[in-house]
Amino acid sequence: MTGPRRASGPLTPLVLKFGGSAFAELEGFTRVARYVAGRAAESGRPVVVVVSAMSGTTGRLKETLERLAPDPHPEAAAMLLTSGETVSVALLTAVLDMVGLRASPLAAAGIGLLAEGPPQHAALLRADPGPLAAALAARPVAVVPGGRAVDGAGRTVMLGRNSSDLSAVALAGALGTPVCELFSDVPGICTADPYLVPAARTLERVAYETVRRMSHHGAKVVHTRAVDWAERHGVLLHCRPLPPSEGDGTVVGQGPPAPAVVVSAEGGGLTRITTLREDGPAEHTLVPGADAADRARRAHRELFPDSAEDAPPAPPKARSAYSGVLIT
Ligand SMILES: Nc1ncnc2c1ncn2[C@@H]1O[C@H](COP(=O)(O)OP(=O)(O)O)[C@@H](O)[C@H]1O
Ligand SMILES: N[C@@H](CC(=O)OP(=O)(O)O)C(=O)O
Repeated sequence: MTGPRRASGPLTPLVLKFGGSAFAELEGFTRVARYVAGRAAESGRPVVVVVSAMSGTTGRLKETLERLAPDPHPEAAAMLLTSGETVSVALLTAVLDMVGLRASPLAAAGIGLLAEGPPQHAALLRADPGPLAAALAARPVAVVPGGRAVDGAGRTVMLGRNSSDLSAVALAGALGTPVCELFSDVPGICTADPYLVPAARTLERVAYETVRRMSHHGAKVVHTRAVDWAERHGVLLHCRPLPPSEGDGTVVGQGPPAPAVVVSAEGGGLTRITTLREDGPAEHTLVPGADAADRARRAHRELFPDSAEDAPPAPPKARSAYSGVLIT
């Protein structure tokens, strides 16, 4: 009988992060569980699976809380806004078990992430590999709630909105995993949001700095602090489509800079279109929200004059029908 296949190097765990879009439908949990089972079998490695709340859940919880308490108790807010991830961890662990993979559903104290500051947007200080290594010694898969840490007093804190990427990157760094895989509903990092600009190109490789600039100007691709942490700790990001068969994705590392267009909603019905060239300062235009897709496509054509004609933009993304699982 042959032992586990080694992909390369020592048996560092795989670190796979699935954003809320992976769980837009309940079947998403089954698809992710089967994929994780396949990767575990193929690589023979332990797997850390970082999950976000089903898309729309955290926003819905936030709206509900603000309706009741416009200036909410910080610890209560952190507790509520991290609860969507608890649901994802529990559901995914249950389905993993059904497909025959033994997994540990982790709570904040079992992750090894230490943070300080306001409970709703605490700053990550340190990632300790000990608790996860212990979980992985007991069962081959650990399911981790993204965006959650503990502070010095042992309280559960939130690392800010959209911070599951940061959790995944920090854990990869701590465990010595060279590549952190981030799965989403796009082919990778593109030269613009492909939902708004269908002619956007998927970048094969790109520099941390380009993704940091995109994120800084409002692109919801990879959390800025996740890019910073990845660069500081030498972790490559592999931004991949789900299903993974849809393309090779983008590797973010010490690659070349790339030009891009960023679309970001401002207050008062306005949208900011930002053009980022390989060098030079960002160029901004404020446009009415209704014109945003047209203007973004125009800005993208200026950057890439040989682009194909754009197809009509995709319909806006809906929240998961199950995002009201905690509060309807
Ligand atoms: N340049 C870009 N390339 C790829 N995706 C982008 C870009 N700019 C914005 N996005 C948006 O980022 C989204 C992915 O982030 P997010 O909504 O947080 O997904 P997930 O729930 O999978 O983490 C895409 O669905 C897309 O709309
Ligand atoms: N609870 C987080 C979840 C998160 O990070 O989402 P995603 O990975 O889908 O961007 C939020 O919406 O703030």
